[in-house]
Amino acid sequence: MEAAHTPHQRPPFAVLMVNLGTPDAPTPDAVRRYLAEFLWDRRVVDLARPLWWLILNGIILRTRPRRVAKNYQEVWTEEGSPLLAISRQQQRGLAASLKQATGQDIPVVLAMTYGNPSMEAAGRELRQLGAERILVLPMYPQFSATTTAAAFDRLAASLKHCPHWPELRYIRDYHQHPAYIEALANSVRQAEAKRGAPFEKLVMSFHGIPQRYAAQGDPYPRHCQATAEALAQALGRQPDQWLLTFQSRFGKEPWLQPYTDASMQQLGEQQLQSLGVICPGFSADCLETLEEIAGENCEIYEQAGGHGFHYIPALNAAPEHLSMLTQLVLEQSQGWMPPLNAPLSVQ
Ligand SMILES: C=CC1=C(C)c2cc3[nH]c(cc4nc(cc5[nH]c(cc1n2)c(C)c5CCC(=O)O)C(CCC(=O)O)=C4C)c(C)c3C=C
Ligand SMILES: [Fe+2]
Ligand SMILES: [Fe+2]
Repeated sequence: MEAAHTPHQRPPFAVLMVNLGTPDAPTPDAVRRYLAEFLWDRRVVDLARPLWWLILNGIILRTRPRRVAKNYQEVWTEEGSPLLAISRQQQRGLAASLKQATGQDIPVVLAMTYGNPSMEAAGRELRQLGAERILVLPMYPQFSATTTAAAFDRLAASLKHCPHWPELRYIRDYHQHPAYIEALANSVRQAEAKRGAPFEKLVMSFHGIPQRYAAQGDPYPRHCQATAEALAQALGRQPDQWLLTFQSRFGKEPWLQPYTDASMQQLGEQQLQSLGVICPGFSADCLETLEEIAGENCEIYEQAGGHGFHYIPALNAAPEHLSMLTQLVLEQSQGWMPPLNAPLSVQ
């Protein structure tokens, strides 16, 4: 049988969907391997190497994997880590949606910045598919050097010894894309419709980064603020009806504030009757949303006296998310689609 894309059926372009990465198993060994790769990236932790090597190998990788593996066990599914399982659904869903929108087979290949599927494996897949033009789609709506640029670094590293570079385009961010804001707004509206009433307060919790990185010029906090304001506006929420917070703090230096966990404590003490929590920066549910927000932060809120905590899932593989991603891909691949009935052929 012929491969899906023989050289004579070279696709007009391919999409390389990239997300962060996740351990291969919810075990201390697998978590240690994952954290060792992730936390050694200078984009993520920029401390001087000798000092960081000692802290990472002497303390963090000896203690954290056991604790974090337990957290992963709480959210692990039959299909594996939620982040990988959902990314696979998004990959298949986007390919199907692009086929429907264009009538063409536009391959969507998945890679993780850390762990598996690796950038090298994705590169081999793209070569086999004969993809000469690649649209890189980091699944981070807000740009940060710690995530989006790290994905680009990893892609460039994987191409270091490649003699035949593809043409590359890179989606830097989509934090204000109208279809993204509308998809988020609809997910809040749906959650409220199910409840039968609007949430008294809406928390928009984004993954944090060290304040120092923002001071050095990372535009991430500005992007989060712009997303949050656009979402609040789409929902018609007044400033006292929503709150932007930052979660997943790591290490001792100050990160972006207000912190999600401290805010949950304060909101719980106010004895709210209902609280919606959405994490607009996570395109797929993962450890940081399912365990940290829907688990830990819900507990903080309830123990402080709050009621009616409701976690609003990430956009995941919802049809509205797939159609938003399709729109984004078509906008960013302008000029790459051949006229109808004229598939590219190999010279
Ligand atoms: C150490 C510094 C970290 C920075 C900076 C950081 C930025 C950052 N991360 C995400 C998205 C995700 N992070 C996830 C897990 C995770 N993040 C860090 C650390 C930093 N992140 C760690 C150590 C971990 C692993 C878990 C733990 O040990 O606590 C995940 C989930 C992965 C999964 O397997 O489910 C995502 C997604 C963003 C968007 C971001 C900056 C904008
Ligand atoms: Fe993170
Ligand atoms: Fe966390």
